[in-house]
Amino acid sequence: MIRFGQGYDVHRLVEGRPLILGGIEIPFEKGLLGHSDADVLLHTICDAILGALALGDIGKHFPDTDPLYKDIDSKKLLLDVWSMATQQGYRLGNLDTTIVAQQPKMSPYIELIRKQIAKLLSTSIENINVKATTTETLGFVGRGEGIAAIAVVSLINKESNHF
Ligand SMILES: Nc1ccn([C@@H]2O[C@H](COP(=O)(O)O)[C@@H](O)[C@H]2O)c(=O)n1
Ligand SMILES: C[C@@]1(CO)OP(=O)(O)OP(=O)(O)OC[C@H]1O
Repeated sequence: MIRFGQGYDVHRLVEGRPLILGGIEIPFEKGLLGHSDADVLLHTICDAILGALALGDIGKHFPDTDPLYKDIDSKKLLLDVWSMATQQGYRLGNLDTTIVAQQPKMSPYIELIRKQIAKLLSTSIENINVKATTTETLGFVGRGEGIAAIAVVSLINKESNHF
């Protein structure tokens, strides 16, 4: 059996925080605000996987009112979510993501981020795609107020002999 999930998340850009995207610290004058390390890309991947499993969303599993998750490294959240998938007998088909950011320029970091995500999901880098786009200066992203991320994932049940 194959299942699909999608995720979308947004975090506000503020001064005095590191910018962490896909588990990688990106040099920039601002960082994302959140209860956790605010890694918007890993959050949207968590949501896509939870979506494919019909298990709700990241806030349901890791509430932003719980001090346990204060400043947590989102790599830990993704590892937890991924274990929910593997425990149900799923492996990754493919993951496609988009970072929506006016700045910084993401292209120098894309391969590093792909590698990091592949490692977290115990899969080959060929199964992971990371894209970036601006909004041509339009809207909250264009004004540099925040960064959004989108993800689509396919999960394949290990019992399936179709793939
Ligand atoms: N934060 C970003 C945004 C975009 N890119 C790269 O630039 C290309 C063109 O972006 P447009 O928004 O003008 O379509 C895009 O395809 C990315 O390769 C980037 O590196 N970082
Ligand atoms: C990750 C969690 C938990 O620390 O907090 P945030 O970093 O605020 O992120 P968000 O995407 O708003 O929601 C999920 C949360 O519950």
